[in-house]
Amino acid sequence: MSAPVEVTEAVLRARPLPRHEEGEDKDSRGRALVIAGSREVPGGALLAALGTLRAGAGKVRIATCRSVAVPLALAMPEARVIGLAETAAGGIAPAEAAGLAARAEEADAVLVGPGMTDADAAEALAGALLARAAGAGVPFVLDAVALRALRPGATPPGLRGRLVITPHAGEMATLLGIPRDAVLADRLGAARRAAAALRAVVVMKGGGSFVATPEGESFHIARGNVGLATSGSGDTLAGILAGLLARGAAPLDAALWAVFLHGVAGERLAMRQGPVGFLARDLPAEVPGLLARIAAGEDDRGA
Ligand SMILES: NC(=O)C1=CN([C@@H]2O[C@H](COP(=O)(O)OP(=O)(O)OC[C@H]3O[C@@H](n4cnc5c(N)ncnc54)[C@H](OP(=O)(O)O)[C@@H]3O)[C@@H](O)[C@H]2O)[C@@H](O)CC1
Ligand SMILES: Nc1ncnc2c1ncn2[C@@H]1O[C@H](COP(=O)(O)OP(=O)(O)O)[C@@H](O)[C@H]1O
Repeated sequence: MSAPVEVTEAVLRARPLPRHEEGEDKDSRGRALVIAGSREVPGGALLAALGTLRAGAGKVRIATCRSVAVPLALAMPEARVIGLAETAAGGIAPAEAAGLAARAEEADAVLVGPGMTDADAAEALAGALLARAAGAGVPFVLDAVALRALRPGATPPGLRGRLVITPHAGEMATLLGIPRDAVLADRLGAARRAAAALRAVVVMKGGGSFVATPEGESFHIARGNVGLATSGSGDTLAGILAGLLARGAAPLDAALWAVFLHGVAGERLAMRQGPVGFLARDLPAEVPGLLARIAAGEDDRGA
């Protein structure tokens, strides 16, 4: 099999993101629905939602469990926050799937998973949501425990070409039913297998990320640093990705841009604050400037 394409600024510029004209309103910039958070980790929803808006989406709705909805709404005044029934363990109740499917149809991109700690509830909710909303024509990003709703060979046909997943090595091991060490020994191979088996664009995260498609394409993004290995960092990546999808980027383009932007954001924070110790919440604010600079062809290293 051929080597993956190394993603550079030039590769990204050959895959331009949708442009937004001065006269456009926030709806035409894209509406993201972020289904995320839990009583223990409400911040996962916040970090992901910040990612969507910093990637340029016009609106974000956060759907989360009721007990954290008000504090989340106050923490993120730019978001509309919907409080949902919750399980005893503090996750979103799976019975909310039908209502969320209707919300998904009103969105331009849906993200499910960040900060969801009740894994069984998240699996049931995401499974029921995908079954109901797969035909809606909306792209989905599945992250963290929501990935448990996927089974190799069983992706709903309506989701094909619209599904992006963002597993770390542990999540990939669960998806493929192999040991985590086997994933770590061949992360590109795991990404390719998952892409083919799930008919999804796969972002295999870690030190240097791989992106693989069901059509057999593969990419390597060498940007980023160990400072990105911190709680919540993956939530911001998933949010940036969903924001680019909401703006109308194709799933593969959104994945490549999001991973690259996230990596370079980490490099810039490392340069200013130190190699480790910057916070996931600082990453999204780096994105607007980087987007403009990369699109304009300016060198993004430094500053
Ligand atoms: N968890 C968080 O603090 C935050 C999570 N966030 C988001 O939530 C989602 C799930 O993230 P994750 O880190 O729980 O999942 P993963 O990487 O698969 O590791 C699971 C393993 O790690 C352990 N473990 C977890 N946390 C630990 C801790 N603080 N201190 C010590 N151990 C800890 C855990 O042990 P357990 O709690 O089950 O005993 C299990 O063994 C994801 O979207 C993430 O970005 C963020 O929004 C912000 C803060
Ligand atoms: N050593 C590293 N170099 C570059 N990027 C890294 C490194 N370690 C982790 N990352 C990136 O940081 C993010 C961590 O995401 P994840 O493991 O899901 O964390 P969390 O679930 O806590 O948010 C991923 O985008 C991953 O690719």
